[in-house]
Amino acid sequence: MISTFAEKLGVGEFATGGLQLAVIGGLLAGARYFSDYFIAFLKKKTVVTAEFDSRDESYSWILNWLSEQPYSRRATQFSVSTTISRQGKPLTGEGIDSLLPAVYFLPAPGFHLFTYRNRLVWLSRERSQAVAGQNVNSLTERIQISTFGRSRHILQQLVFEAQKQFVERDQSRTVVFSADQYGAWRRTRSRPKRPLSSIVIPSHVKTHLIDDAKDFLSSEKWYSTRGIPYRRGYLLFGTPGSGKTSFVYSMAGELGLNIYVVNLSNKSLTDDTLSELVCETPSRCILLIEDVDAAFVQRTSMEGTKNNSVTFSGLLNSIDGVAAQEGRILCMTTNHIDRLDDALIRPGRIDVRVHFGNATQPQARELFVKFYPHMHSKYITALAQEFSVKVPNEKLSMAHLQGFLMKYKQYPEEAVNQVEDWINSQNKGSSTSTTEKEDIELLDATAPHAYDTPCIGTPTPIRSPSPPVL
Ligand SMILES: Nc1ncnc2c1ncn2[C@@H]1O[C@H](COP(=O)(O)OP(=O)(O)OP(=O)(O)O)[C@@H](O)[C@H]1O
Repeated sequence: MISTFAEKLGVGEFATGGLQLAVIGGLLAGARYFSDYFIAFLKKKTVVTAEFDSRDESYSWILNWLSEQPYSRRATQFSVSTTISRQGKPLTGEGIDSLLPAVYFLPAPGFHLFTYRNRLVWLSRERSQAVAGQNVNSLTERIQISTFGRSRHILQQLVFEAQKQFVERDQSRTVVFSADQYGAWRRTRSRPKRPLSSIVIPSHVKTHLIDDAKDFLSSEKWYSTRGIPYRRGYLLFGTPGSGKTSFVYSMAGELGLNIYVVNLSNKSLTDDTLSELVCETPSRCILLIEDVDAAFVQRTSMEGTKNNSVTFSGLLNSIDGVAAQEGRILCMTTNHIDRLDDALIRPGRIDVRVHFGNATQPQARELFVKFYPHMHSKYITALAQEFSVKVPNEKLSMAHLQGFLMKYKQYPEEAVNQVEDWINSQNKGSSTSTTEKEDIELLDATAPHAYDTPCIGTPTPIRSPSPPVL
């Protein structure tokens, strides 16, 4: 037919061959296009698929759900994970095995076939390909779950089931999110709620802070009728290892809130991404900015430092700009309140300041008691008293004391007997070794009055006008 047509056109033999090839090629390409189209059409009409991306929280639900499926325990190609963000049900051992980290079994990347509610379901798990020099932690993953049918009901059921399982599991935990390199929140870990009683600070400070936060959470209307931005800020400042971060985690547990951590030295963070992140936090949560002094020394310019690309004004806009989320609690921690710019901690941004210092003798006593809850209380109280008088007041951090007591988990008497030697060894060797050098800095860093602020528990204005200090 093509030759007849070519003859009619009066073209030569060579051109006729070319024309034939072109037509055949075109037909083949068309057939391929239509078969692809037809397969896609057929798939659309007969298969339903749900897709989960590792950048979204639903990815954690689905991994958790998968790890609970009988198939995950049978699959011959499976991946093993110990991290909480890729969580699932741990296969716990007994005795000493129970001290090992939890292990989660999940279907490995690839294709898997199993049943869900008597329906055949297939799953494909894919990892993005790493490009040279790319951080492996930045690789994304995608899971697709499909089944035959036209109704998505069954997959929706699966998603809701996964979500419910996950949320139920989270109820006894504090979930921590941090910003990923795409400028989105990513669940990084969840840990059992830390009881407030495990934080050794004067109880009136704890009660005051928790009551203050609870009052805030229940006062949305009060704020809106007065046109006051519905936000509350706490600044926890003081010596390293004094319990600032631990307190924030306990507070989150007590209030049933999740924590969104911003690391200002994260190089991929810009003013815009920070602002978007803060906007995207849920209305009830704790936004935690740790070591805020490390990012900004006293404001000399509005530029970002060499270490990050967030500017000081960018930070201020993010935490209380128009777009900033209402209802959130901001917690900032610092070891150097004197390095912070007044603007950052002015009332309205920070409403309450809490000073944390090195261990006082009453704190050392309480910490000791908490270490041996299973032992006879009168006996332990007497030992605790003996222990605390041997500990120099406000010289050692609570973290330091905790580290010492860890060595005597089962032996309170030994702890009492050894504590003086331990303290002497800390002081003696301090001029020689590196670890001990840290001790010097620690001992020198006691100064609870260095910021014109008294010990924890006594409200005093630091700057005027200023939020209360606890
Ligand atoms: N007041 C405290 N009560 C109970 N545990 C404490 C206290 N202070 C510190 N610890 C213990 O010491 C460790 C370090 O505490 P944490 O990280 O909360 O201190 P921090 O003040 O935030 O330190 P940094 O300023 O270095 O970040 C934790 O394991 C915590 O349990």
